[in-house]
Amino acid sequence: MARHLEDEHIPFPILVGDIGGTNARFWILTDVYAEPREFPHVRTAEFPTIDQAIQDCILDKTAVQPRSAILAVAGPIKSDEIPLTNCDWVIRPKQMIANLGFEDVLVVNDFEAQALAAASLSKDDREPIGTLAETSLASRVVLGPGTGLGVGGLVYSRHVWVPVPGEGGHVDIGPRSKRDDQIFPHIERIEGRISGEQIICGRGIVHLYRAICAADGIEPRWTDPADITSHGLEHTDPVAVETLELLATYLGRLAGDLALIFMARGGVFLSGGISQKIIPALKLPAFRAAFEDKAPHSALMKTIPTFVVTHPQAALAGLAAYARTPSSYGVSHDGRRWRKG
Ligand SMILES: Nc1ncnc2c1ncn2[C@@H]1O[C@H](COP(=O)(O)OP(=O)(O)OP(=O)(O)O)[C@@H](O)[C@H]1O
Repeated sequence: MARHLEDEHIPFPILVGDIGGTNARFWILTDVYAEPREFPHVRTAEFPTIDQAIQDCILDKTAVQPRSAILAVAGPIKSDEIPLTNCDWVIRPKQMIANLGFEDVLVVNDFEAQALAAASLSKDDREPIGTLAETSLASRVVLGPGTGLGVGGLVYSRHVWVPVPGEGGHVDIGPRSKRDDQIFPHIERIEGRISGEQIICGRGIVHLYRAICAADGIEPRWTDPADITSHGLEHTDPVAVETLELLATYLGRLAGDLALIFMARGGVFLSGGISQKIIPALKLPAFRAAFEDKAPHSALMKTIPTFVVTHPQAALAGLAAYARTPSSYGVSHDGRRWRKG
Protein backbone atom coordinates (compact mmCIF):
# COMPACT_ATOMS: atom_id res chain seq x y z
CA MET A 1 0.00 0.00 0.00
CA ALA A 2 1.28 3.55 -0.75
CA ARG A 3 2.58 5.59 2.17
CA HIS A 4 0.42 8.66 2.82
CA LEU A 5 2.66 11.53 3.89
CA GLU A 6 -0.20 13.49 5.48
CA ASP A 7 -0.80 10.49 7.75
CA GLU A 8 2.83 10.38 8.87
CA HIS A 9 2.92 14.04 9.84
CA ILE A 10 2.72 14.62 13.60
CA PRO A 11 1.46 18.16 14.33
CA PHE A 12 3.73 20.68 16.15
CA PRO A 13 4.25 21.70 18.91
CA ILE A 14 5.36 18.19 19.88
CA LEU A 15 6.25 16.90 23.35
CA VAL A 16 8.90 14.19 23.03
CA GLY A 17 9.53 12.00 26.08
CA ASP A 18 11.98 9.26 27.05
CA ILE A 19 10.27 7.41 29.90
CA GLY A 20 12.78 5.29 31.83
CA GLY A 21 12.36 3.27 34.99
CA THR A 22 13.97 5.91 37.21
CA ASN A 23 13.91 9.10 35.17
CA ALA A 24 11.66 10.59 32.52
CA ARG A 25 13.08 13.24 30.21
CA PHE A 26 11.09 15.66 28.07
CA TRP A 27 11.62 18.25 25.34
CA ILE A 28 9.09 20.41 23.51
CA LEU A 29 9.67 21.02 19.80
CA THR A 30 7.75 24.14 18.81
CA ASP A 31 8.34 23.70 15.08
CA VAL A 32 10.55 21.91 12.58
CA TYR A 33 13.50 24.32 12.90
CA ALA A 34 13.54 25.62 16.49
CA GLU A 35 15.99 24.29 19.08
CA PRO A 36 14.15 22.04 21.55
CA ARG A 37 12.91 23.49 24.82
CA GLU A 38 14.47 21.27 27.50
CA PHE A 39 13.04 20.49 30.95
CA PRO A 40 14.70 19.09 34.09
CA HIS A 41 14.60 15.28 34.54
CA VAL A 42 11.47 14.01 36.24
CA ARG A 43 12.00 11.30 38.90
CA THR A 44 9.27 8.77 38.11
CA ALA A 45 8.93 7.72 41.77
CA GLU A 46 7.91 11.28 42.73
CA PHE A 47 4.66 11.25 40.72
CA PRO A 48 1.82 8.72 40.94
CA THR A 49 1.04 8.94 37.23
CA ILE A 50 2.77 10.08 34.05
CA ASP A 51 -0.17 12.44 33.37
CA GLN A 52 0.46 14.19 36.69
CA ALA A 53 4.18 14.46 35.94
CA ILE A 54 3.56 15.95 32.48
CA GLN A 55 1.01 18.41 33.89
CA ASP A 56 3.15 19.58 36.83
CA CYS A 57 6.66 19.48 35.32
CA ILE A 58 5.98 20.45 31.70
CA LEU A 59 2.59 21.95 30.90
CA ASP A 60 2.46 24.14 34.03
CA LYS A 61 5.98 25.44 33.27
CA THR A 62 5.37 26.76 29.75
CA ALA A 63 2.85 28.76 27.73
CA VAL A 64 3.29 26.37 24.81
CA GLN A 65 0.51 23.79 24.59
CA PRO A 66 1.84 20.73 22.71
CA ARG A 67 -0.63 19.35 20.16
CA SER A 68 1.15 15.98 20.02
CA ALA A 69 3.27 13.66 22.12
CA ILE A 70 5.83 11.07 21.01
CA LEU A 71 6.86 8.90 23.94
CA ALA A 72 9.57 6.22 24.07
CA VAL A 73 9.00 3.55 26.71
CA ALA A 74 10.73 0.41 27.96
CA GLY A 75 8.25 -2.38 27.43
CA PRO A 76 5.90 -3.83 24.83
CA ILE A 77 3.14 -1.66 23.34
CA LYS A 78 0.23 -4.06 23.04
CA SER A 79 -2.93 -2.20 24.01
CA ASP A 80 -4.44 1.13 25.11
CA GLU A 81 -2.84 0.61 28.52
CA ILE A 82 0.95 0.43 28.44
CA PRO A 83 2.61 -0.54 31.73
CA LEU A 84 6.28 0.39 32.07
CA THR A 85 9.06 -2.00 33.00
CA ASN A 86 10.74 -1.04 36.33
CA CYS A 87 8.19 1.67 37.23
CA ASP A 88 4.55 1.92 38.39
CA TRP A 89 3.39 4.29 35.66
CA VAL A 90 0.86 3.11 33.06
CA ILE A 91 0.59 5.11 29.83
CA ARG A 92 -3.04 5.60 28.76
CA PRO A 93 -2.94 7.58 25.49
CA LYS A 94 -6.73 8.05 25.27
CA GLN A 95 -6.73 9.53 28.76
CA MET A 96 -3.80 11.81 27.84
CA ILE A 97 -5.77 13.09 24.85
CA ALA A 98 -8.84 13.70 27.04
CA ASN A 99 -7.02 15.35 29.96
CA LEU A 100 -3.78 16.94 28.74
CA GLY A 101 -4.95 18.68 25.55
CA PHE A 102 -3.08 16.45 23.05
CA GLU A 103 -4.60 15.68 19.64
CA ASP A 104 -2.14 12.97 18.75
CA VAL A 105 -0.08 10.49 20.82
CA LEU A 106 2.50 8.06 19.40
CA VAL A 107 4.24 5.54 21.67
CA VAL A 108 7.42 3.75 20.54
CA ASN A 109 9.94 1.38 22.12
CA ASP A 110 12.91 2.97 23.91
CA PHE A 111 15.49 1.19 21.73
CA GLU A 112 13.64 2.30 18.61
CA ALA A 113 14.28 5.84 19.83
CA GLN A 114 17.94 4.95 20.43
CA ALA A 115 18.09 3.52 16.91
CA LEU A 116 16.57 6.73 15.48
CA ALA A 117 19.34 8.61 17.30
CA ALA A 118 22.01 6.39 15.73
CA ALA A 119 20.84 7.62 12.31
CA SER A 120 21.30 11.27 13.22
CA LEU A 121 24.05 11.66 15.86
CA SER A 122 26.84 14.08 14.94
CA LYS A 123 30.52 13.33 15.54
CA ASP A 124 30.36 15.39 18.75
CA ASP A 125 27.81 12.97 20.17
CA ARG A 126 29.74 9.73 19.74
CA GLU A 127 33.17 8.43 20.72
CA PRO A 128 34.83 5.98 18.32
CA ILE A 129 36.08 2.69 19.76
CA GLY A 130 38.87 1.53 17.46
CA THR A 131 40.51 3.35 14.59
CA LEU A 132 37.43 3.84 12.38
CA ALA A 133 35.77 7.18 13.15
CA GLU A 134 33.63 7.65 10.04
CA THR A 135 30.30 6.06 9.30
CA SER A 136 28.33 5.57 6.11
CA LEU A 137 24.71 5.57 4.98
CA ALA A 138 24.19 1.92 5.86
CA SER A 139 22.37 -0.20 8.42
CA ARG A 140 23.36 0.17 12.07
CA VAL A 141 22.81 -1.48 15.45
CA VAL A 142 22.32 0.00 18.91
CA LEU A 143 23.29 -2.08 21.95
CA GLY A 144 22.75 -0.59 25.38
CA PRO A 145 23.75 -2.07 28.73
CA GLY A 146 21.92 -0.39 31.61
CA THR A 147 19.42 -1.88 34.05
CA GLY A 148 18.87 -4.49 31.31
CA LEU A 149 20.43 -4.98 27.88
CA GLY A 150 18.53 -3.26 25.08
CA VAL A 151 19.08 -3.83 21.37
CA GLY A 152 17.70 -1.98 18.36
CA GLY A 153 18.42 -2.47 14.68
CA LEU A 154 18.35 0.35 12.15
CA VAL A 155 17.95 -0.85 8.59
CA TYR A 156 18.79 1.61 5.81
CA SER A 157 16.74 0.78 2.76
CA ARG A 158 15.50 2.87 -0.19
CA HIS A 159 16.78 6.10 1.46
CA VAL A 160 14.71 5.45 4.58
CA TRP A 161 15.89 4.50 8.09
CA VAL A 162 13.74 1.72 9.52
CA PRO A 163 14.17 1.11 13.26
CA VAL A 164 13.73 -2.52 14.26
CA PRO A 165 12.79 -3.03 17.91
CA GLY A 166 13.49 -6.48 19.32
CA GLU A 167 14.64 -8.46 22.32
CA GLY A 168 18.21 -8.97 21.16
CA GLY A 169 19.62 -8.63 24.69
CA HIS A 170 18.18 -12.07 25.44
CA VAL A 171 20.10 -14.07 22.82
CA ASP A 172 22.41 -16.80 24.15
CA ILE A 173 26.04 -15.99 24.79
CA GLY A 174 28.58 -18.79 24.92
CA PRO A 175 32.18 -19.48 25.99
CA ARG A 176 35.00 -19.00 23.45
CA SER A 177 38.32 -19.17 25.35
CA LYS A 178 39.82 -21.54 27.96
CA ARG A 179 39.26 -18.85 30.58
CA ASP A 180 35.59 -18.62 29.52
CA ASP A 181 35.32 -22.39 30.04
CA GLN A 182 36.44 -21.91 33.66
CA ILE A 183 34.10 -18.97 34.33
CA PHE A 184 30.89 -19.78 32.42
CA PRO A 185 29.85 -22.73 34.64
CA HIS A 186 29.62 -20.25 37.54
CA ILE A 187 27.54 -17.57 35.80
CA GLU A 188 23.99 -17.32 37.14
CA ARG A 189 21.54 -18.75 34.58
CA ILE A 190 17.97 -17.94 33.64
CA GLU A 191 15.96 -21.13 33.20
CA GLY A 192 19.18 -22.99 32.50
CA ARG A 193 20.71 -20.66 29.95
CA ILE A 194 23.15 -17.75 29.82
CA SER A 195 21.68 -14.88 27.83
CA GLY A 196 23.48 -11.62 27.05
CA GLU A 197 21.52 -9.89 29.79
CA GLN A 198 22.83 -12.36 32.39
CA ILE A 199 26.29 -10.78 31.91
CA ILE A 200 26.10 -7.46 30.07
CA CYS A 201 24.09 -5.08 32.27
CA GLY A 202 24.25 -3.74 35.83
CA ARG A 203 23.35 -6.95 37.65
CA GLY A 204 25.16 -8.96 34.95
CA ILE A 205 28.45 -7.28 35.90
CA VAL A 206 27.92 -8.58 39.44
CA HIS A 207 27.16 -12.09 38.08
CA LEU A 208 30.37 -12.00 36.06
CA TYR A 209 32.45 -10.74 38.98
CA ARG A 210 31.04 -13.44 41.27
CA ALA A 211 31.65 -16.13 38.64
CA ILE A 212 35.33 -15.14 38.38
CA CYS A 213 35.61 -15.22 42.18
CA ALA A 214 33.98 -18.69 42.24
CA ALA A 215 36.26 -20.00 39.47
CA ASP A 216 39.35 -18.80 41.38
CA GLY A 217 38.12 -19.63 44.90
CA ILE A 218 38.16 -15.98 46.01
CA GLU A 219 35.68 -14.39 48.46
CA PRO A 220 33.71 -11.65 46.59
CA ARG A 221 34.14 -8.09 47.95
CA TRP A 222 31.74 -6.03 45.82
CA THR A 223 27.98 -6.18 45.29
CA ASP A 224 27.46 -2.90 43.38
CA PRO A 225 28.32 -2.87 39.65
CA ALA A 226 29.67 0.68 39.93
CA ASP A 227 32.22 -0.48 42.57
CA ILE A 228 33.38 -3.27 40.25
CA THR A 229 33.84 -1.01 37.21
CA SER A 230 35.50 1.78 39.19
CA HIS A 231 37.99 -0.60 40.84
CA GLY A 232 38.52 -2.16 37.42
CA LEU A 233 39.21 1.20 35.78
CA GLU A 234 41.50 2.31 38.62
CA HIS A 235 43.32 -1.05 38.78
CA THR A 236 42.73 -1.27 42.52
CA ASP A 237 41.30 -4.82 42.51
CA PRO A 238 42.59 -7.58 40.19
CA VAL A 239 39.25 -9.44 39.97
CA ALA A 240 37.48 -6.17 39.09
CA VAL A 241 40.12 -5.56 36.40
CA GLU A 242 39.43 -8.98 34.86
CA THR A 243 35.66 -8.48 35.17
CA LEU A 244 35.90 -5.26 33.19
CA GLU A 245 38.14 -6.83 30.55
CA LEU A 246 35.76 -9.78 30.13
CA LEU A 247 32.74 -7.46 30.10
CA ALA A 248 34.38 -5.59 27.20
CA THR A 249 35.12 -8.92 25.50
CA TYR A 250 31.55 -10.22 25.79
CA LEU A 251 30.08 -6.87 24.76
CA GLY A 252 32.36 -6.96 21.69
CA ARG A 253 31.37 -10.56 20.96
CA LEU A 254 27.65 -9.78 21.06
CA ALA A 255 28.08 -6.47 19.20
CA GLY A 256 29.88 -8.39 16.45
CA ASP A 257 27.11 -11.00 16.23
CA LEU A 258 24.48 -8.27 15.92
CA ALA A 259 26.55 -6.47 13.28
CA LEU A 260 26.65 -9.71 11.27
CA ILE A 261 22.90 -10.23 11.61
CA PHE A 262 22.00 -6.71 10.43
CA MET A 263 24.99 -6.36 8.06
CA ALA A 264 25.55 -3.15 9.99
CA ARG A 265 28.19 -1.51 7.78
CA GLY A 266 27.09 1.84 9.24
CA GLY A 267 28.35 0.80 12.67
CA VAL A 268 27.42 -0.48 16.10
CA PHE A 269 26.49 2.18 18.65
CA LEU A 270 26.86 1.40 22.36
CA SER A 271 24.28 3.30 24.40
CA GLY A 272 22.80 2.72 27.87
CA GLY A 273 24.08 4.14 31.13
CA ILE A 274 27.08 1.80 31.48
CA SER A 275 28.92 2.21 28.13
CA GLN A 276 29.79 5.87 28.73
CA LYS A 277 31.19 5.03 32.15
CA ILE A 278 33.62 2.37 30.88
CA ILE A 279 34.97 4.06 27.71
CA PRO A 280 38.66 3.64 28.74
CA ALA A 281 38.10 -0.13 29.18
CA LEU A 282 36.33 -0.39 25.81
CA LYS A 283 39.29 1.35 24.15
CA LEU A 284 41.66 -1.42 25.26
CA PRO A 285 42.22 -4.15 22.60
CA ALA A 286 39.74 -6.71 24.05
CA PHE A 287 36.50 -5.14 22.76
CA ARG A 288 37.55 -4.73 19.13
CA ALA A 289 39.41 -8.07 19.15
CA ALA A 290 36.21 -9.88 20.17
CA PHE A 291 34.14 -7.79 17.74
CA GLU A 292 36.37 -8.74 14.81
CA ASP A 293 36.82 -12.40 15.84
CA LYS A 294 34.11 -13.62 13.45
CA ALA A 295 35.71 -16.07 11.03
CA PRO A 296 35.09 -16.32 8.11
CA HIS A 297 34.10 -12.63 8.20
CA SER A 298 36.96 -11.01 10.15
CA ALA A 299 37.95 -8.84 7.17
CA LEU A 300 34.39 -7.51 6.93
CA MET A 301 34.28 -6.83 10.69
CA LYS A 302 37.47 -4.75 10.51
CA THR A 303 35.59 -2.30 8.23
CA ILE A 304 32.65 -1.79 10.63
CA PRO A 305 33.02 1.14 13.03
CA THR A 306 31.98 0.97 16.69
CA PHE A 307 31.03 3.95 18.86
CA VAL A 308 29.92 4.84 22.36
CA VAL A 309 26.96 7.22 22.22
CA THR A 310 27.93 10.23 24.36
CA HIS A 311 24.88 12.44 23.71
CA PRO A 312 23.30 12.87 27.17
CA GLN A 313 19.75 12.61 25.79
CA ALA A 314 20.19 10.40 22.74
CA ALA A 315 16.67 8.93 22.76
CA LEU A 316 15.13 12.42 22.76
CA ALA A 317 17.45 13.50 19.97
CA GLY A 318 16.30 10.47 17.96
CA LEU A 319 12.62 11.23 18.55
CA ALA A 320 13.19 14.89 17.63
CA ALA A 321 14.95 13.94 14.37
CA TYR A 322 12.02 11.70 13.51
CA ALA A 323 9.42 14.36 14.44
CA ARG A 324 11.09 16.89 12.15
CA THR A 325 11.41 14.69 9.06
CA PRO A 326 9.12 11.69 9.48
CA SER A 327 9.37 10.74 5.80
CA SER A 328 13.09 9.95 6.27
CA TYR A 329 12.17 7.18 8.72
CA GLY A 330 10.06 4.04 8.40
CA VAL A 331 8.44 4.23 11.82
CA SER A 332 5.32 2.09 12.02
CA HIS A 333 2.26 3.70 13.62
CA ASP A 334 0.18 0.54 13.59
CA GLY A 335 -1.50 -0.05 16.93
CA ARG A 336 0.48 2.63 18.74
CA ARG A 337 -0.84 5.97 17.53
CA TRP A 338 -3.94 7.49 19.06
CA ARG A 339 -5.74 10.57 17.71
CA LYS A 340 -8.50 12.83 19.00
CA GLY A 341 -11.99 12.23 17.68
N1 LIG B 1 29.68 3.19 37.00
C1 LIG B 1 28.91 2.13 36.75
N2 LIG B 1 29.45 0.97 36.34
C2 LIG B 1 28.67 -0.11 36.10
N3 LIG B 1 27.35 -0.12 36.25
C3 LIG B 1 26.76 1.00 36.66
C4 LIG B 1 27.50 2.18 36.94
N4 LIG B 1 26.63 3.14 37.34
C5 LIG B 1 25.40 2.58 37.29
N5 LIG B 1 25.48 1.30 36.91
C6 LIG B 1 24.38 0.34 36.75
O1 LIG B 1 23.69 0.70 35.56
C7 LIG B 1 22.32 0.37 35.69
C8 LIG B 1 21.49 1.60 35.32
O2 LIG B 1 21.70 1.85 33.98
P1 LIG B 1 21.09 3.13 33.24
O3 LIG B 1 21.64 4.36 33.89
O4 LIG B 1 21.30 2.95 31.79
O5 LIG B 1 19.60 3.07 33.65
P2 LIG B 1 18.37 2.83 32.73
O6 LIG B 1 18.12 1.39 32.63
O7 LIG B 1 18.50 3.61 31.47
O8 LIG B 1 17.34 3.53 33.67
P3 LIG B 1 16.28 4.56 33.22
O9 LIG B 1 15.42 3.68 32.39
O10 LIG B 1 15.66 5.06 34.45
O11 LIG B 1 16.98 5.63 32.44
C9 LIG B 1 22.11 -0.09 37.11
O12 LIG B 1 22.11 -1.51 37.14
C10 LIG B 1 23.35 0.43 37.84
O13 LIG B 1 23.69 -0.38 38.92
